[in-house]
Amino acid sequence: MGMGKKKAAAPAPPAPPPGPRFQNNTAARQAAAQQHAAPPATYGSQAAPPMMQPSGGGGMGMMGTMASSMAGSMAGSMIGHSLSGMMSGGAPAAQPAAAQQPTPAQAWAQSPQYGAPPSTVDPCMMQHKEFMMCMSSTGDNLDQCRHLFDAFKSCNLQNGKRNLAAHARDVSQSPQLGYTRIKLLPPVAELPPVTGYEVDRRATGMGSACPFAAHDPHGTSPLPLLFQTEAPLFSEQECQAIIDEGTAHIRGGGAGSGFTLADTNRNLAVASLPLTLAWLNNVGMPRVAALAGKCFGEWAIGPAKDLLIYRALVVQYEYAAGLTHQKVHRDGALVTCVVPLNDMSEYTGGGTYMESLGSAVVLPRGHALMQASALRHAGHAIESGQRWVLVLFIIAEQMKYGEHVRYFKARAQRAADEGDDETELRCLVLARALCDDQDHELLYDQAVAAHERHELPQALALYERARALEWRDPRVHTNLAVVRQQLGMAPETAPAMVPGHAAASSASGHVAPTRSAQTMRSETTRDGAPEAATRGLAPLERQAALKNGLHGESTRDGAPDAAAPLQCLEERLGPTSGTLLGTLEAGARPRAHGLYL
Ligand SMILES: O=C(O)CCC(=O)C(=O)O
Ligand SMILES: [Fe+2]
Repeated sequence: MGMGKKKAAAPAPPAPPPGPRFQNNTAARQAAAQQHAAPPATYGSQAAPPMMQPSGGGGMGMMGTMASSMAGSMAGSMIGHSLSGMMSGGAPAAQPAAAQQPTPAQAWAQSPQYGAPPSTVDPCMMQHKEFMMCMSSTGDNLDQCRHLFDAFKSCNLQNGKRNLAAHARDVSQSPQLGYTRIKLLPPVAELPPVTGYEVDRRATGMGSACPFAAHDPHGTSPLPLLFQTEAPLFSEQECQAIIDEGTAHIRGGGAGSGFTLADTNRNLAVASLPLTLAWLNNVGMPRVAALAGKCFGEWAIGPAKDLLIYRALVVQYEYAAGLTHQKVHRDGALVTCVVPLNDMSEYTGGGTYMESLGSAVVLPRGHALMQASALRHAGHAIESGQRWVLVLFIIAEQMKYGEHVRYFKARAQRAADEGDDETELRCLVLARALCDDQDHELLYDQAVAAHERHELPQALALYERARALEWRDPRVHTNLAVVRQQLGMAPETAPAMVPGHAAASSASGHVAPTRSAQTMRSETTRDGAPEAATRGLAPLERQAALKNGLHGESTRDGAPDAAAPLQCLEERLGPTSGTLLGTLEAGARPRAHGLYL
């Protein structure tokens, strides 16, 4: 269930436009459910990045030109400094490579990767342009141009500061909701052993701003972003007590959590379960925080003792009630911990589907799955019975640089809900800049907004770029087909071949043993056939790696992606594109779980 005002549904157009309409449309809901269950299409080669519109004499193209002049180069370096300063937020950036390498914001400001960006790319463009012109015309006389530089700087600052304020609000809300600070961490020796998975870092969509890559922000190697314990973190009794309180709460007609994605499962806020809350504060969270520290390390998530619960949920899936899953999403936190509360024998299917693995991780009761919240994942559909999980959305007291991306995104989503297109665009563009344009959801959101305004060529270019970044998101394919139809283009019978995260990582080449069927299940296609290629990377013996402070070399699980069969769009989405477009609605913007409460 999304919070915040929803945009009014658009009047029915001749061809379905995109927009946040899944919630109100049964056919579209079914499509969404199928999309969740459907595997990603696998494509083979690279699509050309979209040509961005020229900026009409301003924007970064102009910045590039001017920065190469004597006047511009001085102004350019001041601007880079201004942008990176505004985003650091006083938090220790601790990114050694950043000294030689440009920050993401600088890189964006200085070298547009996809040709001249649209005039909308720089939300502070006017201020920037005026400053550059002043510097150029005064022979770099900063005194004369200082007021313009200050205006430019404060435009950027305002944007970054609001994220810091939002983070400070999240930190202060945590105790208001009843989550207390950690008093004492258990010794690491008391924690269960942990297995880690190395995941293609692009799956975070955070680019070089990814806090989990702070030691190597511009590297390309996979990162250990996903962990599972090999023994229970919580006992059977602890798990059962949570289920019992949750069951009583549901029977008593207790309200749900108010969280997003609650229409396909039951979400209860732990804050509304007093016994669970007290246990979590005193016992559960200290254990989880110590585990997070062991998995990710202080350098990535800060001191374990300073981790906070942003929100905590008890989630129930009940097959008989049609509450079977959560669709693919990112969580609105830094790290997420999911603990299955009931026995695996009580349901079939289920588990946490990790898009970057192409599989669901199904863990025994009380075991913990710890992941970077930015990894796209889902509550994999159960096929019978009930599944209960405890979900903790965890933030660090000190906001990490990369967190600007999700705060901008949250602001963009709120603005979209309120119909404030200008703010939405500004925040999306800033988020795109900060993550080196690596988050396909941002491009998709921007494309949907353009699509809604009937700016079809721009929407097409943005969808194509989104697809080039992440071909596994069916909404992008759907909307791309819609916009192509609206532009009078032929359906893509031989779809553009695009690279995927895993396809690129297949170059690393090692083939690893397959995970046991008990703990890893493959995502299935609509008709139930197992997915052709599993893109999981094999688990590492994280304990040893953590002890040595090393991230071991990754191995791969399953067949190389290059060998996966090519699936065309029609194969994925239906037999004829004509029928398809008549029945499928374009998808809503993705919503991070935990952003709207
Ligand atoms: O059910 C699961 O394993 C995942 C739950 C989840 O992703 C969430 O609640 O945000
Ligand atoms: Fe989630």
